[in-house]
Amino acid sequence: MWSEDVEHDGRIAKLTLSEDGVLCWTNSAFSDSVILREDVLGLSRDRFTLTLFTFKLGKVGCFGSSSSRVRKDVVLHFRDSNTLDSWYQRMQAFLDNQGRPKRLYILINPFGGKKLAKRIFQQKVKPFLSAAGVSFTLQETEYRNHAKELAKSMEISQYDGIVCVSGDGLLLEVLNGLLARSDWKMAMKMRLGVIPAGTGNGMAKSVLHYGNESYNVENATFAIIRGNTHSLDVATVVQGQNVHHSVLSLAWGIVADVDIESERFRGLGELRNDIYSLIRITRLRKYRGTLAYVPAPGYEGSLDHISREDSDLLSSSIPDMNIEKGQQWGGYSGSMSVPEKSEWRIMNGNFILVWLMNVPWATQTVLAAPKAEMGSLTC
Ligand SMILES: Nc1ncnc2c1ncn2[C@@H]1O[C@H](COP(=O)(O)OP(=O)(O)OP(=O)(O)O)[C@@H](O)[C@H]1O
Repeated sequence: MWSEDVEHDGRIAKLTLSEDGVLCWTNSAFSDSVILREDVLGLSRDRFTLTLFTFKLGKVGCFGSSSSRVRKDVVLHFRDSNTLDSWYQRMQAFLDNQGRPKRLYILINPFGGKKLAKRIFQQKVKPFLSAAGVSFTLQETEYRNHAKELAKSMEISQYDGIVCVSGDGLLLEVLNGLLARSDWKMAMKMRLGVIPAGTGNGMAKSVLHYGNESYNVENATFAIIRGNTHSLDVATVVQGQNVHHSVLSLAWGIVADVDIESERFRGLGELRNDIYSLIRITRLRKYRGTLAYVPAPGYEGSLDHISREDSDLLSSSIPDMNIEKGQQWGGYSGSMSVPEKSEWRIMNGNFILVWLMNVPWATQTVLAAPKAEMGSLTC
């Protein structure tokens, strides 16, 4: 435990730092503390002064009725610069050892959602990155698939992560760009982050949900700064010669229709999905198709209750998926391995929707798969 007398808010306080990074400043009138790993964006110092840029949970609202993170600077004055030096270095070394990213490649989609991504970055994200001492290369996307091209050709060794200030669409372009590279095995390890600035922000919502944080731009930025990570499964769709990868969701039927056909209402933001969903529900379409799947362990009977009016539920041996073994696209071609003893089920019939989810939240308001865990695919 380190201990020192400092001045805080014009009063002398006892400053202590524990081995696990809890910093307290106390005197007879007040006591406060931060957990460096959890609550601190970064530090700065001048001759005798150390400033902590904190973003800590606190009580807000009428009578402190709810809690939310609050941005605050804590200023501590030391009696000499050598003492300050050693405190600063110790705390900075602690933060540096947390696996926090130092250099980010940031993509901004000026077209996503209500077209506010640039403003969100300048007003909310950039000040946090500056406080955390994170350097970045900024790139605005200029057209559809630009992010995919950039991710495919960028020098990945120069960055600790790629961050999209966008909706989910841009993030998936980056994923597909990385997996199309010849060095996809290395590229797949690149950390990806997303700051919600689109119409559908299911990944940001899901990541914050797992971190027990409320959904907002500041918390998403702080999660990136802290270097919080979750591993994700990659789902692969093969259509003829085309291959698409996803880490969020795959939809066929009404959800895909709403997504694509509501594009002309983009100016309405998320409301475009709600309005167009109502239109599609009142004019319901059915699609004829076949779905082959292997139930996850523990879920063998989960679709047995489905009405047989429209579909036949059959058990079967492994279906012929028309995938040429070893077919190559230059990058990652998906996991084609099928567990040998799997019991395949096949559904033939009229479908309104098939929706595969890797994460619980399909958008920031639609909890499509409450039981989905990060890194597992749920239908
Ligand atoms: N400058 C641009 N002009 C037009 N389209 C762009 C531009 N930059 C990126 N895009 C495209 O915008 C699409 C949507 O991006 P994003 O996910 O960020 O926003 P969104 O509003 O949530 O959209 P969606 O609901 O379609 O995913 C991306 O798939 C990308 O191809």
